[in-house]
Amino acid sequence: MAESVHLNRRGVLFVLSSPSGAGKTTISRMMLEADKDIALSISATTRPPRPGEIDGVHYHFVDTDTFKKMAADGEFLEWAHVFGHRYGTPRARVDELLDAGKDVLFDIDWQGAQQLYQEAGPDVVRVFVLPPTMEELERRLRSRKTDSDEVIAARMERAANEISHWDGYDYVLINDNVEGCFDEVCAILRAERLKRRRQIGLIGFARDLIRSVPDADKNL
Ligand SMILES: Nc1ncnc2c1ncn2[C@@H]1O[C@H](COP(=O)(O)OP(=O)(O)OP(=O)(O)O)[C@@H](O)[C@H]1O
Ligand SMILES: Nc1nc2c(ncn2[C@@H]2O[C@H](COP(=O)(O)O)[C@@H](O)[C@H]2O)c(=O)[nH]1
Repeated sequence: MAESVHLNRRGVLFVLSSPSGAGKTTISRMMLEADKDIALSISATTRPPRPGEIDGVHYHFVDTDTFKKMAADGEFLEWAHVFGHRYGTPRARVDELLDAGKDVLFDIDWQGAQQLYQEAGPDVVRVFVLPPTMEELERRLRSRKTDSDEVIAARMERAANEISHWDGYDYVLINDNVEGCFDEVCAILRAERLKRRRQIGLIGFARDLIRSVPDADKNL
């Protein structure tokens, strides 16, 4: 049997965005459960924790002064105001994960996706998740039972604006059926990992293959 070949590759910065409630957190959690080669970028936020959210696992919950200091010290890869709170991606964890050979998953809004793309260019893969209808979006926000009527109304009010940025993404999916949408996200990640430009080890591998052919130079 031929020896298996492990090729080094550049890590994928995999962004999921959507209007609030479309299901990106649900899909992110499924990905993290299913694939040990991708890890979550844990954002810092000034929003208060929801029931069940754990500091350092789902978010780093910080006060506004701490957030401002982190931003002033250049600790964020990107940050934005969303729904009246500040949210940002700490740079250190992303660097650590990439150094450890992991891909990184980002659950961030369109402003963050744009800033990340400006920083990291084609290493970033941007996926936008749409709800099947606006009625279903509201139903999902309500069914989550984590937000007040006021917060839900604010998120619905902002949803059209968030969706209007759909064309700034590489892939756009409709989360009608969660398993189907998860399969599509996994297919995108698999294909992106295989892209030639990420397969750093391929350069030497292809060169060695050519060199292993006697008198290969004559036929090039
Ligand atoms: N395909 C689906 N069909 C029905 N319900 C779904 C589907 N996908 C997700 N949900 C449910 O919708 C609710 C909102 O999902 P989720 O919290 O993942 O959204 P989100 O996009 O991450 O929102 P936010 O931006 O506010 O964090 C959850 O209760 C989740 O279980
Ligand atoms: N630009 C960024 N957006 C972020 C970040 N972390 C989360 N988010 C987005 O905020 C909204 C609201 O999130 P919620 O947890 O309060 O429902 C959602 O669109 C997230 O994707 C971040 O670091 N930067």
